[in-house]
Amino acid sequence: MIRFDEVTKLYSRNPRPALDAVTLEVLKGEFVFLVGASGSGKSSLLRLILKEERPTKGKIHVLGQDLGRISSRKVPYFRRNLGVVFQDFRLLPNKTVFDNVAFTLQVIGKSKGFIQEAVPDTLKMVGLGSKAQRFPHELSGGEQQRVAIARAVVNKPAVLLADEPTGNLDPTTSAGIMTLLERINAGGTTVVMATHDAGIVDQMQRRVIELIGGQVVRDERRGGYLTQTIPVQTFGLQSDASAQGVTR
Ligand SMILES: Nc1ncnc2c1ncn2[C@@H]1O[C@H](COP(=O)(O)OP(=O)(O)OP(=O)(O)O)[C@@H](O)[C@H]1O
Repeated sequence: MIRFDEVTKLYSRNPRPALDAVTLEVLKGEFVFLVGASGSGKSSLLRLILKEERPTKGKIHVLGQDLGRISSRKVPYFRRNLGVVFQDFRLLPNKTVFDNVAFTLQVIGKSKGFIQEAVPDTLKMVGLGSKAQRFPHELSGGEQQRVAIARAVVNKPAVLLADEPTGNLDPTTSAGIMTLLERINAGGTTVVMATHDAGIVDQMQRRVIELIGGQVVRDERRGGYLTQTIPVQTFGLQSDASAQGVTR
């Protein structure tokens, strides 16, 4: 589904790479947490998958396509296979719940008939069947995130990318969002989620990829938020992490 080969990302005016020779592979149907301190490169990694940024070095394949070979003209078509959810929901404030979800489908030219069926089905799936005519400001944060998730998955993407989707939500609401993401994953969608939420990562025990300073320092099949091999008091210091022999 997703492959990074020795990917380095340098931004202009930032001397340190945001990602530094990252190699990883995410398989179809996996649920992957991306963890790491603020600035460790999680969002950059997601933006590279979306082809919102280009790698400075290295190669990225997503859904069997070499991103370096997709022309700018074809990028919108490529992105139809990817759903994205953000911490701040990013809903259109002047559109109803229904229209927020329908909008993406209209943009890509889906028929009215398709939209009239797919949108209510997806809203029901995220638990908002009865709130289709509300506006975003008439919803709680958790409900707004459910709308954003409905919008991201209504076209049945192969991959769902989530950048701190529970960052603005309380623990109970976050748990509901995670149940929903798990359900979407169980339906076959590959999920990659960047998060700072230790409780969620510890509880779900899924694959965990940890970044420190743009480098992958841990890739565990079933892991928690903190690596078991680094004592907590040295966690986050790259030199100490290397000295402790962190699993790569
Ligand atoms: N557009 C940009 N231009 C210059 N530097 C950038 C840009 N975007 C990110 N960076 C830098 O790249 C590094 C990685 O940032 P990134 O946003 O990927 O980290 P992150 O792990 O997602 O952080 P957070 O958890 O705070 O969202 C940081 O040093 C950041 O300052």
